[in-house]
Amino acid sequence: MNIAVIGTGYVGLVTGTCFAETGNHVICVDIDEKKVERLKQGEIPIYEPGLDILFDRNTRQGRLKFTTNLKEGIQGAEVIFLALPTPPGEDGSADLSYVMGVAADLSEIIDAYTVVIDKSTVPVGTAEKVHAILSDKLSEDLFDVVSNPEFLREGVAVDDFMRPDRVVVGTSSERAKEVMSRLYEPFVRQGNPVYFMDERSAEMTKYAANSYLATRISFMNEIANLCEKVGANVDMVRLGMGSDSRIGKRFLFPGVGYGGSCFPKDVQALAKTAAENGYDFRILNSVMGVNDKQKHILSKKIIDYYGGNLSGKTIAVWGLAFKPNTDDIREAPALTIIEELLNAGASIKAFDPEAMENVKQVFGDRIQFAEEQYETLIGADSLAVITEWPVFRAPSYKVLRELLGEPVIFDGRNIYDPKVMETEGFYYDSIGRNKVVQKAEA
Ligand SMILES: NC(=O)C1=CN([C@@H]2O[C@H](COP(=O)(O)OP(=O)(O)OC[C@H]3O[C@@H](n4cnc5c(N)ncnc54)[C@H](O)[C@@H]3O)[C@@H](O)[C@H]2O)C=CC1
Ligand SMILES: O=C(O)[C@H]1O[C@H](OP(=O)(O)OP(=O)(O)OC[C@H]2O[C@@H](n3ccc(=O)[nH]c3=O)[C@H](O)[C@@H]2O)[C@H](O)[C@@H](O)[C@@H]1O
Repeated sequence: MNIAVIGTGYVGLVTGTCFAETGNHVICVDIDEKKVERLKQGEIPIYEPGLDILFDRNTRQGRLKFTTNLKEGIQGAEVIFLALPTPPGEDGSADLSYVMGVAADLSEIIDAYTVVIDKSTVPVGTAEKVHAILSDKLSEDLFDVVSNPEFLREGVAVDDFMRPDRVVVGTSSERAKEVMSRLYEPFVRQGNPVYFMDERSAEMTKYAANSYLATRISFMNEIANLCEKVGANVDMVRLGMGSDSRIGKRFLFPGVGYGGSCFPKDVQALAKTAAENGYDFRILNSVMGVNDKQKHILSKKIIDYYGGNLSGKTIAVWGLAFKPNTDDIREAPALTIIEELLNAGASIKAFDPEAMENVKQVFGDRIQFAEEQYETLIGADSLAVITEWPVFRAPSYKVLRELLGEPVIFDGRNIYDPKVMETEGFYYDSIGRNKVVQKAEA
């Protein structure tokens, strides 16, 4: 099949590459000329594990191409994916200007039957709006609009896309349904379902899924905070709860709050949709409130430890991305935490395996960056772990003790065992577990 993907970001590039991998001919379109130039040169502008192998193979074999020219990109395409940004507008609702703008452009240039597929996360009713824009200029038999929300996670995006738990397709057109079945057939060979439904339900499914996952995280963060107060260990509570098959083990990890380009904006957008429809979605407001508070938990622990004043103190920071295995720092808790530490007078020496270039754009020379994790410890008073990259999980405690001013670790992701910390002589404060309060001999 000939496929056009409009918007070549985290979702568009993965979508385009994975469809090329299943034998389709894909043209990715983006307005960002520099990005398209890099892609044409064979350079992937984002860090996404496993994408490079597929990207190289499919560009080399001519199934994956890039352009800035929309008309050229959609020429001969049977389907057009919209993988465009839907950032929060000023009032918290999703900004649809990118999607609507491209729909208007497409209405001028589609000249044969095409399925226009919305992969961006968009509020209920958007497929109808896109349909209205297209039908302004095009006869109804030239297009169908389908809602096909994407559920991939950054960091494991290729795997999620190639083996989706499910595919959700919202369409009322039998013709589009046939095209979508053909398109996704290679991805669901193991029997994972393709759910066909109406467009509004598909759009709602995406927000419901993200908001529910965000709710689980905020719930666990509240449980963790309460565990600290009552002397319980949230790790054990998590295991005890999660083994109940009705609850499940995944997405119960407390931490420094959820970040990323989607949970924060999607929870907000769903709350806005509810409000616009006269419904007070109270849980969502709490989910957002809890998350905002949770983003300050680690910096508060650090600031309290130093009695409110961090002048003259240097904090080593491990992990900046909003989660491991990505370079994405959109809404990353690390940004909030570092800003607070700086405001309290601290100096920061940070390391992240992939996200440092992006963080430099935010903080410039207000913080120092290290080439590798142990370099952050030189001259630092204590260590804060903010993102649980695998490389941080089994450090040399000896080197940590030798390099840190004091053997003090603040762990925002509970990656170390408090018992080990005690044996190794660290002061150790984490999320939802008793503090290890002791000081090793200097
Ligand atoms: N990032 C993720 O993990 C996921 C994102 N989503 C949703 O997918 C959508 C896209 O998200 P991302 O890929 O993260 O965004 P992104 O910001 O990484 O990529 C969007 C791309 O669209 C391009 N663009 C903007 N206007 C354009 C135009 N008029 N023509 C062509 N290209 C244009 C931008 O230059 C950019 O490269 C959003 O609605 C998001 O909520 C859904 C599932 C997962
Ligand atoms: O719509 C989207 O963009 C995507 O949003 C999330 O994916 P993503 O944001 O890439 O990353 P997640 O793994 O979901 O993590 C989101 C945030 O929650 C935090 N998190 C996650 C899990 C957990 O147990 N605890 C926790 O604090 C992570 O640290 C991270 O900050 C969803 O998991 C995807 O299904 C969805 O497609």
